[in-house]
Amino acid sequence: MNIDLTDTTSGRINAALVRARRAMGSPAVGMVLTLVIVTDEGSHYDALKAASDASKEHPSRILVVVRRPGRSPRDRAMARLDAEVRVGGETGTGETVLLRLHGELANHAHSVVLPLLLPDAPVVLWWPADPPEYPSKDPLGALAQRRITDAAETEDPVAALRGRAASYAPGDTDLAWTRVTLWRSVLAAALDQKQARVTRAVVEGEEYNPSSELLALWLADRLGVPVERVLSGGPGITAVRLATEEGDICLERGDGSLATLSVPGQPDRSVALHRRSTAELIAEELRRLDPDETYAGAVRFGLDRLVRGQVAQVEAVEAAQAQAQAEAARAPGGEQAPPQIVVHPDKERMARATAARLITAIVDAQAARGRAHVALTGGRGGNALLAALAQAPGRSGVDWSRVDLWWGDERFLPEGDPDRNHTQAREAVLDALPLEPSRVHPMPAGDGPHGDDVDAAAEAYAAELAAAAGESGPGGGTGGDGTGGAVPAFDVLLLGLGPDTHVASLFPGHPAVRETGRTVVGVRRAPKPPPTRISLTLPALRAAREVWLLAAGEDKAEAAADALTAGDPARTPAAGARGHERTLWILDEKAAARLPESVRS
Ligand SMILES: O=C(O)[C@H](O)[C@@H](O)[C@H](O)[C@H](O)COP(=O)(O)O
Repeated sequence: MNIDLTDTTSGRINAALVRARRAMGSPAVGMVLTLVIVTDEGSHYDALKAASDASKEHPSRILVVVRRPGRSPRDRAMARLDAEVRVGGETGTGETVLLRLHGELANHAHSVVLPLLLPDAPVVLWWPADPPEYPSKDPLGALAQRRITDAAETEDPVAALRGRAASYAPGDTDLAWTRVTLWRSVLAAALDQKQARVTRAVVEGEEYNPSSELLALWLADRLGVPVERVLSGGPGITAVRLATEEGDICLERGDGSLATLSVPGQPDRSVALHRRSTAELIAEELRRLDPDETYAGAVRFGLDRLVRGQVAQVEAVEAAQAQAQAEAARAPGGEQAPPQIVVHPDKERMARATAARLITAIVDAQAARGRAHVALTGGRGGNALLAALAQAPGRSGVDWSRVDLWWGDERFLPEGDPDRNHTQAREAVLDALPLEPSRVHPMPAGDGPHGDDVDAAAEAYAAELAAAAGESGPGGGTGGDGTGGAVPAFDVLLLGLGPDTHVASLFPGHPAVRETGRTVVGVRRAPKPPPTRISLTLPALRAAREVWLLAAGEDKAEAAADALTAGDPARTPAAGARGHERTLWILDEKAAARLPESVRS
C-alpha cells in the first residue's frame, strides 16, 4: 500500500503506517531494525532498492532521508516535510518511508527521524555517499548502533580511509571493508590450514581502491609483517601473495569473479570471489550489529605503515602497452584492442591461473550469449593450459554441453596420431569433459575424406566455420575479406607463441601469413615439424572477441619482445594476432624477461 503525505508531520506518518498495516492485516511485528538512509534526490532510488533487497533477509523499517534545503533564501526559510509511505508490495514484510525535508527542516533531520524509529529495535545508519566527518557525532549517527559509509564513493578513497581512521568510533564500518570479507575468509582459512609462518605479504589492486588498502592494513595488523601495496589495473583487488618458508600462498583473481588459490604442497583450487552487489554488502552489515573490532584494528593500523611497492609487473606493462603498442599493433581497420600483458611467476602458475581465467571467460560468454566458442592451440603452452583445466575445480561451473571447441591450427596427420593437436587435447582434458560431440570441431585429419589434399581439407574446415558463424551471437565474426569467409566470433582464441614469433601455423615470411581472402589455409613446408598443416589465417584470428597468446620459458623471451614491439605481421605473425575486444599476452617471468623497458616501465 502507498500513501503520499504533503506538508505532514512525523506523527501523521506514524498514523499512516498504522493505518496501512491495519488495512493489510499485517501487524508491524517481525521487523527487526530501522535502517536510516541519508542520501540525495538523485541517488535515493538505487539506495532504496539495495536496502529493500537487503531487508528481505532482515524485515526492516527503512527511512530514506532526502534533504532539500532549497536554493533561495525564501525556500530556505520555510520548513516542510513530505513523505511517501510504502507498506508491503515490493518492500516485502518491511515498510519504507521516503522523507523529503524542505528548507530549514533539512537541518533537523534527527527530530523528524527520532519519532519514526521502531521502538526497542536497533538502528542502522547508511550514508551511500557524502557522510559526515564524524559519523558517530552526527545527530542522526548518534541514534545508530551501526554506521555504514562507503569510501569507494568518494573523490579520494584513500584520503577517506584516513578520515575513517581519525573519526572511528565503535559501530562504524565501511562498505570498502565489507567488500573484502570473502578475501579475508579465504586467506584466513588458508593460513589456518597451512600453519606456516608468513614473512611478508603483497596486496595487488587497482589504484584508489580502498578495499585493497583495507585488505593490506588487515594483513599488516593481523600478521605483524611488512605488507606491500602494489598497484594493478584491477578490477578491484587482483592478487594477494603471502610469502612463507614453504613458498607463497597466492590468491589471484585475474579479471572476473573466479580466483585461484595456490597453497604450497596442495593442488590449486578455484574460489568464487565475485564482486558483490550493494544489496549483498548491506545485507551482510545488517547481520551483525556489534562493533567490528577487526575493522577498527585495520582502519586505524596506519596507511603510512604499508610498503608502497612498484606498480605490479602485470600492470607496469599493461599501462605502458596500452600507449606504446596501440599504434604499432592496430589493425588496418583500427578496431583491434592494443595488447594487455599478464606476467605470472612461473609456467605452472601461469597455466593454473589461465585455466581459471578461461573458465571465467566461458561462464561469462554463456551468461551473455548462451554458449561459448573457444579455439584451442597446440604446443606445450596450449597443452599445459588444458592439463591445468583438467585439475581446475571451477571447471564444473561451465556447461560444457554449450561450448563449441575449434582449433587455430592442426598437424595434417592421420586421425588419432599422437602428434595431432586434437589427440593431445583429448588426452589432456577433453575426454574427461561432458562436451557435446557435435560441438567439438577438430580440423580434418590426413587420412580423412580429403585424403592428402590439405587444401581441400582447409576449405572444408572453412565451410564448417562459416556454417557456425551465424550462431556465435551478435557481432558474429567475419574473417577473410569480411564477405563470405565467416567464422564464429570466438569468445577466446588461444595461441601458443613460437620462438620465431609464429602463431597457429602462420610462420614468418610464409605465404599463409599474408593470406587475406580465405579463413583457413593449407600450410606446406612449415619450419616446425610436421611440415604439412592446416591453419586459420590472420583475418580469421582477428574475428575473435579475445585473443590470448601464451608464452612460457626463456626460449620465448626474444619472440615476445619482438612481437610486442614489431608492426609487421608478415615478419612477426604474433604481432598481427589481435582480438576485437581484447588481446591478452599471458607470460611467465622467463618469457617476459626481454620485454623492452618501453613496455615494462
Ligand atoms: O601446432 C602447433 O605446434 C601449435 O599450434 C603452435 O602454434 C604452437 O602453439 C607454438 O609453436 C608454440 O608451441 P610451444 O608452446 O610448444 O612452444
